[in-house]
Amino acid sequence: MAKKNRMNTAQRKQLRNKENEYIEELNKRTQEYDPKLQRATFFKDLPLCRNVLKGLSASAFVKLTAIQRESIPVSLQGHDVLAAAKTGSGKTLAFLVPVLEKLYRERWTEFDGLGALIISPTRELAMQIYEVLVKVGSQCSFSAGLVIGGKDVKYESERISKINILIGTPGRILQHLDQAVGLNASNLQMLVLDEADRCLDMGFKKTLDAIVGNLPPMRQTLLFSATQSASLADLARLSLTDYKNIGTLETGSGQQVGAANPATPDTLQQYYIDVSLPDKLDILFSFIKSHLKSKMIVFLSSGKQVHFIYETFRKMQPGISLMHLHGRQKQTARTDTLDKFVRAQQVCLFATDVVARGIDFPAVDWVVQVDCPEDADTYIHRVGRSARYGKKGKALIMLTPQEMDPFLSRLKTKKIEPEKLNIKQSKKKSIKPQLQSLLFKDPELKYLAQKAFISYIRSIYVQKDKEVFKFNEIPTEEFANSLGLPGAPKIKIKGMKAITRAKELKNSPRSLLNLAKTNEMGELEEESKPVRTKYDKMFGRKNQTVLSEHYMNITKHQTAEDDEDDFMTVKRTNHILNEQELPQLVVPTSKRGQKKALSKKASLAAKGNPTKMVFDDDGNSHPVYELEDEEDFQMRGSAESQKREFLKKETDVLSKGDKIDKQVAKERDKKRRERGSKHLEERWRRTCPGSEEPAVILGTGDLDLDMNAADESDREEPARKSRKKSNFKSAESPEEDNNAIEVEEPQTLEDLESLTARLIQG
Ligand SMILES: Nc1ncnc2c1ncn2[C@@H]1O[C@H](COP(=O)(O)OP(=O)(O)OP(=O)(O)O)[C@@H](O)[C@H]1O
Repeated sequence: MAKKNRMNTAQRKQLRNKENEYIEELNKRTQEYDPKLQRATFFKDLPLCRNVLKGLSASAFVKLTAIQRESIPVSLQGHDVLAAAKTGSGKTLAFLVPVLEKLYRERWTEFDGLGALIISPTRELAMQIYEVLVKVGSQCSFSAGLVIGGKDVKYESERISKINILIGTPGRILQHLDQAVGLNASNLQMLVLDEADRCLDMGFKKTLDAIVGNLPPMRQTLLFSATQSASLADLARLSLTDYKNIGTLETGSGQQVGAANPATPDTLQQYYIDVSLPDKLDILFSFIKSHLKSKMIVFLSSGKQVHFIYETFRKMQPGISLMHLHGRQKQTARTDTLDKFVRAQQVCLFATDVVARGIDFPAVDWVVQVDCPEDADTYIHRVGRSARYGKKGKALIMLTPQEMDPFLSRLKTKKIEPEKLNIKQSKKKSIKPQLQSLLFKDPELKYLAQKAFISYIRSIYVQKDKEVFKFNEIPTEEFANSLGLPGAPKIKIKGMKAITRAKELKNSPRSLLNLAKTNEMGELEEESKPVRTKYDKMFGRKNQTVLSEHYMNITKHQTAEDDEDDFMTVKRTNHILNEQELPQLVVPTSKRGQKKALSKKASLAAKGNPTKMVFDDDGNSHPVYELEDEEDFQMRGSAESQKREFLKKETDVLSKGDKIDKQVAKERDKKRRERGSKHLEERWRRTCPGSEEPAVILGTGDLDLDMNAADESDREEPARKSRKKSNFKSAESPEEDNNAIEVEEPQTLEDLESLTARLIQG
């Protein structure tokens, strides 16, 4: 059978000829294609091979977007391309389709090695491109690989030699090009740089130059971005030859617009609010609480702020599922969060710019920028996470009075004019007391708050645009208070001599003037009289474990997270612990020492073997087992009869106890059930006055009660409809309800958490 199916040489030759003819014809159609005359609407109108067309239609990509219509034919004709198109307009396919076509037309096989290299600035974006490639290229026979760091280089190196299309981040790609025996780029046909200007912003210029230096000059190069900058033009000059500039700014739905139009989609509603820095967290918390049914991304300027806000808001339970994502998390956690965020419908993700560009999140309702982005381009990329591919979306940016005018004018140069939103005073609620109390109870949270404070100050200091970011005008004390801190942490700034050279500090608030008191090394002088706050006293009262662990944290600063604080650190002169107030203890200074000291096993071993004693009614101690006088024992009967008697007595005691236990458990269950239904009824009455009974109850916040409620509901028919009418009041649109709003059936655990949290909140 197998023999029958096998082709002979002649047949194989015939097939190859046929395929060559097909490719020749494709190439001819491609060269004859004139984008101006033949304005294709569908992918099938373009000169694409059948396998790519099949892959596209299997992934439901049928109609072209404008950037695809404009750039694919030009790329197919072999030109270098510099393309800019709005966020969410379909740039990924605009370069993946030509990559697949090119390799197909070159009849690329696994033995030809690396044929195309796609570089992306972030791991998340690289993974996303890889996923799209795997879908669209499903009918092609190329191998594809992803190298993004966070994985074992050796593992990657061993597999890399057989890869035809490699996607990765700049650093990791260069690492492989430099050291991998297997990676040979000498045959490379195509280089793609996605979010090329972001690669440059992130300081990858040298890495990119080094990568390009490793590649053959005869390759084709495509640069894609949603924004065009001067540095991008420089890169284009260096790495592209005789390139076509495709600068269409278009909407995701494929409608083309002129260059005079803004770089953001028309379907995106953009707003700004004028808010002082110390009020930002109050506003953010209120915003989240009034948009519980939304999917939103909240952008902050550093991972430490993300971490702090995530941890504290989580404790304050705004009523929606919260997530956080920043570059210092482990890759597995980042991937996991992204995956959950993509699938959830009602969720709030706190993030840094690690997800600002390129990541395709479906159906994001709101992008909230708590911290002002470094420039208008970053603004465009951040808001571009919403309103993708012609869908609707909203964006809100919080601007401080110092940032407002200059930043709005930066946006105006890009034809972006967000609308001003006023904050309803009735909706504003201060969360400072809650934050203060959280920080008071938990030294770790206080530590996070200090780090968040410093990283914010640092982020302002390092900004290039000094008209927007006025370091000297930061209300440091009020800002620290708004994070729940008793005062602004003292900070040590290295290399800040320029600041001490007065002019800039002339009008600075007192706290910032302290920064001027630096020594020749640029460090702040020690404070002579440290002020002890109530928090410091609290540290003194903490037990040994908490103290030693926390003490390690605040004194050592050796964690990976702290690397970036090299030039600004908490100067804890005001947190010196008074030795007399501390319990007698030795805090081990090495990690191993600390571990050993806390080890139960080690301390038990040090005490020797214990002896168990019992106490009689008079309070005298005896060993547990004492031998009785033999004569006394024999007087009470034979050993066998005594044993039987003993067993009977103990069995009676046990069975009596058993009966009592059962009775007690029964009564407790009864009471719990009563308490459970009373609690639910009460909450229901509170939430929906006047209505009869709830349609959806997912939890009460009390595990015991939940268990009872679940027991009861288990007996009922499970909900079948995807949408249910509920009489819960909508936090988003209180006026709409008529006592009835739609409740989406939760799709993921996060949705379920959000819904449950909302119900708990009432
Ligand atoms: N031709 C098409 N038909 C249908 N959907 C498409 C098409 N092209 C792209 N999309 C969808 O549009 C969304 C945005 O596409 P993509 O991520 O490529 O945008 P982008 O221009 O790269 O955005 P950004 O600048 O933010 O990276 C994706 O969900 C993608 O699946």
